[in-house]
Amino acid sequence: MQCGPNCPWPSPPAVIRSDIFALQIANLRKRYRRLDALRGVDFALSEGERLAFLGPNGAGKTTLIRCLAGRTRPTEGQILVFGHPINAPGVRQSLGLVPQELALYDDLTTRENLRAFGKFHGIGRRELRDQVEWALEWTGLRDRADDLLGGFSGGMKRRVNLACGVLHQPRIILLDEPTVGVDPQSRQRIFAMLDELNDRGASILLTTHHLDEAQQRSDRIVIMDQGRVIADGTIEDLVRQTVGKSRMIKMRVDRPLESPLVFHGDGEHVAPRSVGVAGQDTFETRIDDVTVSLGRLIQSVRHSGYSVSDMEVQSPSLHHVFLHLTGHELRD
Ligand SMILES: Nc1ncnc2c1ncn2[C@@H]1O[C@H](COP(=O)(O)OP(=O)(O)OP(=O)(O)O)[C@@H](O)[C@H]1O
Repeated sequence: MQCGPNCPWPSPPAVIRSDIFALQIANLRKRYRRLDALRGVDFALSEGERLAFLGPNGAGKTTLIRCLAGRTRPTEGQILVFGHPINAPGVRQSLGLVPQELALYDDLTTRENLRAFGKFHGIGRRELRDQVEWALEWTGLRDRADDLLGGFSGGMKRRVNLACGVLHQPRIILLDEPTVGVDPQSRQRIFAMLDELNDRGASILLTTHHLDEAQQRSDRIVIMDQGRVIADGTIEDLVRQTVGKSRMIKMRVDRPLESPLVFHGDGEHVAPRSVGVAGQDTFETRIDDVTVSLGRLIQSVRHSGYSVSDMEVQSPSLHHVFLHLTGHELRD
């Protein structure tokens, strides 16, 4: 899936400047009748950055993308694209939208769909021919170029949908749940396609429900809840700001507990707590500071007359951060 020597996309900038903002959003608000879908959203996307937006259903992610793509008008706020107001002439051309719902024609072939979307983007005839050829390579669908889309799998349609949104070579790509409803193999393929555009300098903003996808496929994560940004940073930043040094410990002892253990170790101001269940030889518990409290937990086990047979310290993940911030699972 390499773009190849005849790739019509511009060469990547020699140096991607993380101090140049592709997008700057300030105090973005959107009100639908009596509902505030966005309540003052602020963030910036640097040039060449991959930013993932996470949030429970109804957090405002789609509304945000729609505001950026000009599909809905914000009630208030400012959007700058490479320093220019989004409504200035020609500025929107820098943005490519890949919507969540598939916006394709089932009764047209892959090539015809690509041509139709290229025309919507105002691409000239000669350039469009090159772009369509590129898109067929990029999506890996050259051998299906003349087949009707109606017979395609969900993953194949997603790839065509993606190509239709970026045929005009936008410098910023907005994707609303680009992998919704596709199998893991297709997800990999879609991310490989996005990596290729990112390598050529495109800045990427996507929304996702997949915590692993956000963690592995983005440089930075923004968590939204109820129309607001509630966290923004790299995964390391978010862990530090939320769960910090606390860790989940899974422990197995040499025989079933006669009664729960009393654990004294979680800091001077915290009352002792009981850990584990009578009759079971394994338990899980969260400790505040692994560097201090893990030793104390092991001591508590020994003082109660047991010995540790096995132990696992779970690294904090985006899942722990998300639970800490929102108090619920992503799919709630
Ligand atoms: N056109 C609309 N008219 C009225 N309310 C709307 C409209 N679009 C969205 N909303 C409401 O705005 C809020 C935010 O919705 P939005 O679709 O942006 O959330 P989301 O984070 O994308 O959710 P999901 O993960 O389910 O896609 C929700 O309460 C939704 O019901």
